[in-house]
Amino acid sequence: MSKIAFRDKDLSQASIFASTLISSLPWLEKHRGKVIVIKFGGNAMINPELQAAFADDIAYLRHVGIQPVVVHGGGPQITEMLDRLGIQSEFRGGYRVTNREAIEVVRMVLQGMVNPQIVSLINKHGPLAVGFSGEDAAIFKAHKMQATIDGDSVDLGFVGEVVEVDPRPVLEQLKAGRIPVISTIAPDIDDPGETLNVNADLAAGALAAALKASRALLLTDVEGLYADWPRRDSLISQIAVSELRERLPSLESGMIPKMQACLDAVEGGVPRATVIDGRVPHSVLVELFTDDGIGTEVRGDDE
Ligand SMILES: Nc1ncnc2c1ncn2[C@@H]1O[C@H](COP(=O)(O)OP(=O)(O)O)[C@@H](O)[C@H]1O
Ligand SMILES: CC(=O)N[C@@H](CCC(=O)OP(=O)(O)O)C(=O)O
Repeated sequence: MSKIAFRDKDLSQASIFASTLISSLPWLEKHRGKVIVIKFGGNAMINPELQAAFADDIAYLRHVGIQPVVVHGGGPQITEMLDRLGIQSEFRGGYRVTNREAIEVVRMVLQGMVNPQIVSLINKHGPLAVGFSGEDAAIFKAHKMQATIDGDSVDLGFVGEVVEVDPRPVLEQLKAGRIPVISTIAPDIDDPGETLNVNADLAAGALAAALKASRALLLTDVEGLYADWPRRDSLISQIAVSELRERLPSLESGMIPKMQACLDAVEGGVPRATVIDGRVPHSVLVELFTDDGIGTEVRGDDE
């Protein structure tokens, strides 16, 4: 490791660097010791540079005394593997219709590929991260999701909805100074031995509430929630839960579980849940350590 050398450069540059560090001081004080759940979406993790920058941010948070918990997706990676195996992907209301063949692939990709990749990137900074699936120690318990789409009840197959979260295994790892990295397949409480595919946003929202996290951040591949999707000039910076509940039925595709997750988190006691643009390098630090932050922030009605 080498120190940043300003010796040969303009000293004013060193001074700007120091002021940038100092400007993060109030935020360091604010977030220190807090549990922050961060959902890393599959679309935000396609690019290796962004993945590395994300891992740097997570290690940074841990080193400055914040307690990050990572919940990851992997939708595009699952779709790619299903394609290679000649299995078609179909999404209804933002959820993957998951048959018996597909659930095996979902488990293999999330638990066997995406999870260890994130763990190993974070662990370039030291032995910090530890990987879990929602099945490990039954962190999540789920039942089959009863989906109603456009008024019709739809069978999504092996798709789960979290009904119970056991935060203890996660808290134990945090206490030991580790960073839990969690994939979101879960045991079916109604059918022991079966595994369900849980949308990672929903799992992150439920976990944030169970951990009584101070923040939930959901990284994705858009700036945040657009009021008039797909128009890009209609970003909503802040929205209260009552307004979001009204908007929910009009949302489309991947934004449905994402905003539902924010709602679940805030209604479950998390003061703020924010969807941020994971395409921006170091978006986690930008959100947590700058005045304005980025993305769409969901707050309680009284905030
Ligand atoms: N109102 C909206 N505002 C922003 N994005 C929207 C909206 N409605 C639908 N989307 C879609 O939701 C996507 C994000 O969800 P998803 O693809 O599941 O991401 P991730 O893999 O990060 O979970 C966006 O890329 C966009 O195509
Ligand atoms: C039921 C359901 O849709 N599960 C998701 C799980 C992965 C996920 O949520 O990944 P992203 O966060 O990258 O979208 C899926 O199979 O794609």
